[in-house]
Amino acid sequence: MAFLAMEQLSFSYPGRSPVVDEVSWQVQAGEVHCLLGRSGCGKTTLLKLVAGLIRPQRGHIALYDRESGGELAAPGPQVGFMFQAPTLLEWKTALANVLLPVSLQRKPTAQDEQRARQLLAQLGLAAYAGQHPRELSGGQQSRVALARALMLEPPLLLLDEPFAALDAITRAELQDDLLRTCRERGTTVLFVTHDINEAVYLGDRIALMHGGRIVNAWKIELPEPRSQSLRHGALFNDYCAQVRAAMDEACS
Ligand SMILES: Nc1ncnc2c1ncn2[C@@H]1O[C@H](COP(=O)(O)OP(=O)(O)OP(=O)(O)O)[C@@H](O)[C@H]1O
Repeated sequence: MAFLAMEQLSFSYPGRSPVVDEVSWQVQAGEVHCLLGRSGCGKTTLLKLVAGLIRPQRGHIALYDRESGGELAAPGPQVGFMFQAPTLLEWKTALANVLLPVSLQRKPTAQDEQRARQLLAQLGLAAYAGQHPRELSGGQQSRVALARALMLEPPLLLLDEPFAALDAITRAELQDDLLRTCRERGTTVLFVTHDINEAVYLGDRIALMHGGRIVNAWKIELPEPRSQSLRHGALFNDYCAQVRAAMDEACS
């Protein structure tokens, strides 16, 4: 059974034609799926539907809880988010920002703080727990936002172009951090991007969106664990070329 299943999902903003049009897609537990497509094709809207932030006019989304084996209707601690801008609270330290999902529910315990520090350490920020966002670089802020998204150990992480604003080297480092951290925890990831290389590097599967529909899909079989040197290999570049050709064809 799929961990996340979308069936015939459709969504229109008022008075407009559908921006998500009959999308069916399944994600298995522990996989990273990339939703790839050009600007305006409906990727963010699809992610918002999965997050439960908006409701589809037609279709159905099911998220299966591995422990209970049940279907989850509304978003909650089982779904973590990270958007393009890190959106940290300026007046709180990095540690307090990571603890935010807990503090919104209750007073954090010493155990929560230990876990937040552990996440910061895993992402190379052990020495920055007491710093405020303005004292951190863009890449460091993104790492804090990633740690915050992982704080409640969500089985599903939804990421909307989270690294788009970063330089190429920092972005590559964060891609590796993300893969390592999610593999360690068995987190399932739905990752929106318009960058073909990023989708091929991160994805176990890629879905290509165009005009609100999934028009093509690939299973990416690259050696694991993925490492940056793969980018120079023929297999990686073949996948990128295939995806680019499909994107060009979809737009022609
Ligand atoms: N709140 C809204 N009200 C009306 N139309 C919207 C709204 N949000 C998005 N749209 C429209 O829906 C379409 C899909 O937008 P969406 O943000 O899902 O695309 P996207 O693929 O994520 O684009 P990008 O890569 O630029 O973020 C676009 O044409 C956009 O103008």
